Amino acid sequence: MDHAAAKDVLRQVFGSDSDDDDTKVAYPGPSGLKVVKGWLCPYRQENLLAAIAVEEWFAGSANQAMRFGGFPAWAEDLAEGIRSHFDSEQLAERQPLFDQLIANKYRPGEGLKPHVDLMRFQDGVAIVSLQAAATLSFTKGDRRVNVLLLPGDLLLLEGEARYEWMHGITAEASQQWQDRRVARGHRISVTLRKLREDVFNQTT
Ligand SMILES: O=C(O)CCC(=O)C(=O)O
Ligand SMILES: [Fe+2]
Repeated sequence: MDHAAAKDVLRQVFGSDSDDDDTKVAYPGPSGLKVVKGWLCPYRQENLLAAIAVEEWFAGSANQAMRFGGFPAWAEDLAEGIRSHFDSEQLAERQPLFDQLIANKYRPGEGLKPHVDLMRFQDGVAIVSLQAAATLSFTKGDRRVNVLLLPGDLLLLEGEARYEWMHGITAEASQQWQDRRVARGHRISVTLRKLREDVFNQTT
């Protein structure tokens, strides 16, 4: 199957509403929340999953793997590809852009407790979604914004979205998205962040 055909299949399966494979979607909730829909084509998603499999991070029952600094080559490539999607000039020029990578594995229906990412990380967080759809819920007080993430989507958090809103995933076998229910399958996400310089210096 060529890339275009694979994309068509994915679109039929997941019902992506985007005709453009590189559409940035700005949400009405938190400022600094951005999704680049279909950032990785199905072929690159497969390559990324294969690279993660080679690392054997999910051997046995492990569902999270963390890597500081010294990224494997595929992770360097991934990080560099994200750079141009950040809005702030500071992030566009930061060296390195990220020095920590976490791969999270979710079984169907598994959730993620609402949280704000730890303060030991700088602004500018990126999350790549793979394998299955999930809705990430952003909450602040009684405000709630649901963001559907499909395989290949890139989520970016800056400023308010990173510091002032919590994000999490409800534990449920399927999730309502607009007028349909989306089943939750096996999902892998890759989170890329940079430690604050002062924290980094303390630990080296
Ligand atoms: O799996 C996701 O999409 C979110 C991961 C996350 O929030 C984190 O690693 O801090
Ligand atoms: Fe997070």
